[in-house]
Formats: sequence, C-alpha cells, structure tokens
Amino acid sequence: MATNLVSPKKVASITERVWQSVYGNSSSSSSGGGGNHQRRCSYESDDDEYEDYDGVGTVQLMQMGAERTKNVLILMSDTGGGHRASAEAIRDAFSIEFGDEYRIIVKDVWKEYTGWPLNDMERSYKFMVKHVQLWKVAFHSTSPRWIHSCYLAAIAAYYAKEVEAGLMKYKPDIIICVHPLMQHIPLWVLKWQGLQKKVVFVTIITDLSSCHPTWFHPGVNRCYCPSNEVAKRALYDGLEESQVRVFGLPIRPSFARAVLSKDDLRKELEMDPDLPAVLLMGGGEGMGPVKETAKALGESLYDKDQEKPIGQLIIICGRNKGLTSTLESKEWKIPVKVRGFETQMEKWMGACDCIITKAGPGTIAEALIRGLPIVLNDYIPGQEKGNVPYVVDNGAGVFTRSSSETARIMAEWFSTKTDELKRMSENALKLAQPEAVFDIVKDIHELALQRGPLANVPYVLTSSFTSLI
Ligand SMILES: CCCCC/C=C\C/C=C\CCCCCCCC(=O)OC[C@H](CO[C@@H]1O[C@H](CO)[C@H](O)[C@H](O)[C@H]1O)OC(=O)CCCCCCC/C=C\C/C=C\CCCCC
Ligand SMILES: O=c1ccn([C@@H]2O[C@H](COP(=O)(O)OP(=O)(O)O)[C@@H](O)[C@H]2O)c(=O)[nH]1
Repeated sequence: MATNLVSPKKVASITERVWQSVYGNSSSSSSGGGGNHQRRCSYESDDDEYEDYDGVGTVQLMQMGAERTKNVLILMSDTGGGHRASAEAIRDAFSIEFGDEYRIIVKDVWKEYTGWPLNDMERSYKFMVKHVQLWKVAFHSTSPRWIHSCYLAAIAAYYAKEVEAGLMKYKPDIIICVHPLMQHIPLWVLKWQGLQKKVVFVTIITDLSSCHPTWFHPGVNRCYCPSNEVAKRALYDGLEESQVRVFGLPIRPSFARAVLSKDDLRKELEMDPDLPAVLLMGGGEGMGPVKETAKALGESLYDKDQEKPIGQLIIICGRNKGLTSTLESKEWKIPVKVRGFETQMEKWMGACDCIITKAGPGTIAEALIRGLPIVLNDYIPGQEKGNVPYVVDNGAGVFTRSSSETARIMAEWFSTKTDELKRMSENALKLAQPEAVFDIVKDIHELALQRGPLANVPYVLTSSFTSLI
C-alpha cells in the first residue's frame, strides 16, 4: 500500500508509515487541487531539503535525554513586505539570543505544499489592494467569525493533508505564525495529530492597531500583540489574558543593535553629506502615490531664487520594477537616488532625516526606532487605517493624501520648521520599541521550557503514539 509515497531507495520513517496508515494511498486520495499532487511527489521522493530534515528524526533519537537543537518553523507569506520582515526579525533575534539552541526555518508552507488559492496569496493580495474597493469589501465581508471560519474550514478540508505534509517535513518543536491566515489549518492539523502538547504554537500579530479578526485564534499558546489596542481586541475576541502578551512589533535586530553614524552612512551610500534627506517609499511593493510625490518633491526641494536644492531625496521602490524604471529615467533638479528592493533598510533610514510612506506597520515601527518623523500619504483600508491615528495622535508625524501638500510640508521641515521636525523626531523615539523582538523570543523560549515531557519525545515516536490515541 502507498508505495508511491516513498522513494524505493529511501527507508520510510515511522512518521511516514504512520501517516500512510492514517491516510492511505495518496494517489487514490481525492483531496488537493491541481498543483499539490506534484508537490507531494517531490516531497516524498526527491526533495533534497526533505532529506536534511528527515535526518532530524534520527538526530532526535540519538539526542533523547540530552539537550537537542529545537526546530522553529516560522509561517509567513509575502503578501506585502511586513510579514517576511517580522519573520526575519524573529529568526535573527533567536540566533543572537540562543545561538545553536534553535534551528529556524522561515517558510510559506502554503506556496510549497498547497494549490490555488493558498499558493498564490501574494498575487491575489497585490491584485486586491490595487483595486482598493475590492480589498475593502473582501476585508470587511470576511470579518465576522462565522464567515471566515466557513471559508477556512472549506480550505482546510481540501488542503489539510498537504499542510500536514509541509509541517511534518520540518518537524517543528515551535511554530510561529506571522500571518493571520496561517493559523487555522496548522492548528487543526496539530489537533488531529494529537501534537498540541508537543508543539508550541504562537502567533505574532504584525498589524499595529486595526487588524482583521482572523488574527485572534483562541487555540494558540501565545498571541503577541504589538499594542494595547490590539491586545484589547484580542481579549474581546475571546483570547484569555494568559495567552496575550504586549511587547511591540518585532523589528529586525539590525535596527535595534547596530551603531550607525549618519555621516558614515551617507558616505557609504554615496549621499550628499550636508543636505537634509527625505526617504520616500511604499512598503515592500512600492505602493501608494510614490511617483506623484517624487515629482512634487523634485520641485519643492529646489530653491528657485537661490538656484540650489534645499534637500535630497531617496526613493525606495521595493519590488515595483515599473516604478523604479520610470523614476530612474526622470531628470531631477535635486540630488535623487532611486533604488529597487533594498535589504539594508536600517542604513537608508539611518542616513535620512524623515520619511514619506503609506501606513505600513513595519515601515512605521522601523522609522520610529530611527527617530524619523513620518508623513503618511496613504493606507490600505482595513488593517492599515488605524496606523494613521497611531502616528498622528502621538505627534510622530502627519497624514495627507495630497502630493503637493506633502511636498510643501517637506520644504517647510527643511527650512522654516526645523523645530517641528526635531519635536516629531523626539516623539517618534518615545514610541519606538526596539527591544520587542528580543522580549518575544525570550518569552517563546520560556514557553518551550515549560512544555511537558512529550516535548522531548522525538517526532518519529510522538506521531506513532498519537495515531494510536
Ligand atoms: C462580496 C465579496 C466577498 C469577498 C469575500 C470572498 C472571498 C474572500 C476573498 C479574499 C479574502 C480576504 C481575506 C481578508 C482577511 C485577511 C486577513 C488580513 O488582514 O490579512 C492581511 C494580509 C496582508 O497582510 C498585510 O500585509 C500588509 C503588508 O503590505 C501590511 O503589513 C498589513 O498591515 C498586513 O495586514 O492579507 C492577505 O494575506 C490576504 C490574502 C488574500 C488571499 C486571497 C485569496 C482569494 C481567493 C479565494 C478566497 C479563499 C480563501 C480566503 C480565505 C479568507 C478567510 C478570511
Ligand atoms: O526595499 C524594501 C522595501 C521595504 N522593505 C521592508 O518591507 C517591510 C514593509 O512592511 P510594511 O508593513 O510597512 O508594508 P507592506 O509592504 O507589508 O505593505 C518593512 O519592514 C520594510 O523595511 C524592505 O526591506 N526593502
């Protein structure tokens, strides 16, 4: 039975055999959409990575009773840039705090293992936020619990086995979820497998204030909320106080720990050493009115009377290649740098004096750490709407959708209103939570230590035990 599940050359692990005995022959299974059968074959036969992780079971057996490296699986999706940035922040903080004690795997398990629509959330999300009314309707119409639960249950029925295969491949001791739609199915899988006592499951919410109710899953061991406002919503939506912690949004340790001198950074990034600098961006996808704002700034930061610039402009277009090439081909009267997706955002932010961005939570939290006053020029309806009062009411920035207004504010900040820029910078620093990421990983570590004896039993055994329960 199920001979197609395992390569003839590979001896099936106990987990796989138990898995087969529970689910039978995959080729006769009716579940799964077009793409997933192929994925499953590669998982079972010739996936190199799988070989590495299969070895973990053996290592676990050898290390029983001794301290062993724990596997941490971080579930994320590239819907925008914020989920990956938070996942990487957690990964880096684990490594700084605990070295080799944890093996961190950052994955979009949906993409690897499932089919449509789960394996294509990036494109669907991009499409929907481009047609902003569509996103608004989708966001609000799926807010009631009974509606999103029905959708997710239907998807779980279709893809549970694939998600299970994805989770089993990495044999996680801890699952960290940084995406609202990646909790329900894995939590069901853990329940069905009887692995709830073995695997720690935590969610880290990456929205600062207003967020979709799918974030609040009562089945998690911990729900890390970035603000008190989100924590209140979590309690209101049924989580217990013991599940909720508020430390802040996890930001990459390079923002918190690096000692950066603005002068050195400007030299390294080949910027003008003296002119005040504004960073213009629109999240990981380069969304919002970046092009119009850039053009308006090109005019407002040029002093026509004195025929010289009063500021310089850095534009980071993220993955928006069209925007990059359009802006690169333009002639500017002021010093301008146009960049695509940058991996060292802490350097660009450290070299600038303020930022113009849509209200993405990741970018806002990073800018606050760097003490950058913020002009918010757009927000995605639903989850980003509440970020606007979060910044404005705390005196760390202003909101305007008008490009000419943004350009005017910037010209004032760089000339007659430098005191306002300074005050906002101080307010930004007061809101910053650079240590949040370290507090979160320490708390997860504590949680893992509190697990019962089942946590130390290798997967190769727990799965076979639990299938008998
Ligand atoms: C009458 C119209 C009915 C419309 C409903 C029909 C179908 C559902 C369609 C879409 C689902 C919409 C999901 C909405 C809830 C999502 C929860 C949420 O807030 O997710 C946010 C993430 C993106 O995170 C954001 O990233 C930003 C970065 O730029 C920023 O950081 C922001 O602050 C973050 O919150 O959104 C997603 O990942 C959306 C994924 C979209 C998936 C589309 C799949 C559509 C295809 C079919 C629908 C099937 C399943 C959907 C299940 C939805 C259950 C709620
Ligand atoms: O070129 C880029 C553009 C953006 N980002 C990061 O992408 C994240 C964007 O997250 P945010 O929540 O602001 O917006 P999203 O892209 O998710 O809409 C932030 O951490 C940015 O620093 C990046 O690393 N490089």
